[in-house]
Amino acid sequence: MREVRAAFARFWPLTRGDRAWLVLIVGCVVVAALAETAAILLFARLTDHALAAGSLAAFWGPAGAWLGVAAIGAAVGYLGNSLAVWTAERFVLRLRAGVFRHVQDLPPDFFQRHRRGDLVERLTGDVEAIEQMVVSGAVGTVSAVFSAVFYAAAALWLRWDLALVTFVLAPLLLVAARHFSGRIGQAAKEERTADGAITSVVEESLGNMVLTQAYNRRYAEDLRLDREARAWMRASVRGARASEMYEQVVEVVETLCVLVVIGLGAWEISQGRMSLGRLLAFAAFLGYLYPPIRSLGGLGLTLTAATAGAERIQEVLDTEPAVTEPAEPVPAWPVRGRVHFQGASFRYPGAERDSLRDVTFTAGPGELVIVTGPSGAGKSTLSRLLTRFYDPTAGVIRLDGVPLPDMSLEFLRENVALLPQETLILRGTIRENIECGRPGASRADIEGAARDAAAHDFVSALPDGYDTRIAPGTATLSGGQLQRVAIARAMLRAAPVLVLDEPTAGLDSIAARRVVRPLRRLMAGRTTIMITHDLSLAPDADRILVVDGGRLLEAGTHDELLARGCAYARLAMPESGSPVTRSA
Ligand SMILES: Nc1ncnc2c1ncn2[C@@H]1O[C@H](COP(=O)(O)OP(=O)(O)OP(=O)(O)O)[C@@H](O)[C@H]1O
Repeated sequence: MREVRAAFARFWPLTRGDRAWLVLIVGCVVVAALAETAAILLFARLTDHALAAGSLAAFWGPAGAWLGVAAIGAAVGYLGNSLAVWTAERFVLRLRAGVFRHVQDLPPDFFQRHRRGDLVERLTGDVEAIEQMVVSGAVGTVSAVFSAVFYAAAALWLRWDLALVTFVLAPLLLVAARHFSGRIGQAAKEERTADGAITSVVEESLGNMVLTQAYNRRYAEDLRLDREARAWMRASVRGARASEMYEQVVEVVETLCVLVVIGLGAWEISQGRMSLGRLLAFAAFLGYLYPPIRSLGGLGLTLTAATAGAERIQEVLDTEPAVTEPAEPVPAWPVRGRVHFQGASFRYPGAERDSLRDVTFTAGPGELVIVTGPSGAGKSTLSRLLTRFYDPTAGVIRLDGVPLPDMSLEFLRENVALLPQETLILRGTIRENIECGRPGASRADIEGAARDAAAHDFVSALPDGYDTRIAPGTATLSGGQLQRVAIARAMLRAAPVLVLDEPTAGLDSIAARRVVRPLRRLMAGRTTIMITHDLSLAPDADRILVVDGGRLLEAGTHDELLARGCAYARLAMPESGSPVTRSA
């Protein structure tokens, strides 16, 4: 129960803004319970005065009142339930948006540590589980408590002694609920986890269909899904069994109570101390009293199950973003594009060694700096620091002399455009894909950027032109064409600093050659930090940095470094011995 309270305290603040509605819902619940109580009392009157006395005249009064009370109860019940659903869904909307916003601020290593399918499940199924706990849970508890109090008061009013006898048995229901909640909670936790694992396996498998088919991995994939699905099935069956057992125990306890009442009632009637109408009304109150008590017990179980989802969401919310916004960001200025790394070191969270160590270099406005080195040297890490996915663990990085953490993230990313290794494509039209470089850009600007990126011709040749729909993994365009769409997007962004991470990786030599010219146009007049193994542009670079093992081994121009004959010369001169020459 401690977990339930903790989770409730964590998410209850999200109901702010809807609390007045919650009060109104509770009001409706109370009126509906009162109407139900009045209806049962009217039923007792009807039985004693109209049925037992055989008088039709005595029928109309209570019957009319009963109908009126039932109509009020129905109207208020409808209003309360509709409002409850509306409030609950608003809560889900707000919570999902909040978690999603938080996830979007998390660093790349978070997404490497968590399987995508599991995160999807947290943002969908688990969010709904919290709703059950906070809104439905709160409304359900209040409703059950009020109903139980009214019916109990009415039962006491009818026959306090009989009522007390039956109340003695009621706590048995709560004991049973307590007994089963642990089992159901554990099963729910396993079920939520298995749900996440199933979504992950399906998602990974669909994304990897070529590998599955080409390497005959269907059986292995089937096994993977089967393993997770069986874990889910076991947890699900265990949870359902515990719930069912709880239901049946409750049935037996209730039957016991009803039999005790009928037995005592029969004795009372035989002694002439009770009318049949009163006994029936009394039994009816019991019939009404037990469901709220039962649902209070059941609510405990639902809440325990919902806590499993809540804990998974809390885990996401408790993950801190790797970088924070400055409290008072430096006001925006026209960026010239001077980038300065000063003694920058970085270690990934949880890693055992630094991925970058004491890196110092400068890229002046309009300069091209090429960063090269073997795989795993720390080159992409450098681009992640410059675009502030992470802050260096030591040292400082400046843009025009201003430390990156002193400016707003939005300003930094407006001025430092990243063209990452993988071509990032949004689901939408080609025009939308280019436009996201500068939202609101005119048609002419978008097409101008596409022209500069050598994309206009092939886009125009498509039947739907710029309105052709593409998506991640699209087959409509080739890798090189997609890369040129990405270059057009970066062109449109017109940021003074460009970070290109392996812009020609994954392209064959012809496609790679095709993107070089647009890349040159993109780089013109901008500070460009290009991370690459492909040294064809190296002779044009103002500086080349050779990184290995996280350290900056060498820095200089192509000619200087070749003349030095060390690491760069080995990278630049293939076995044939012919060095890379200045490209046309
Ligand atoms: N999220 C992470 N957690 C821990 N270590 C990481 C993480 N990401 C990268 N690394 C490690 O940091 C080092 C540098 O990685 P980085 O991606 O910067 O290399 P790279 O030079 O860009 O390699 P490549 O040319 O293959 O892309 C590598 O040893 C890598 O294993």
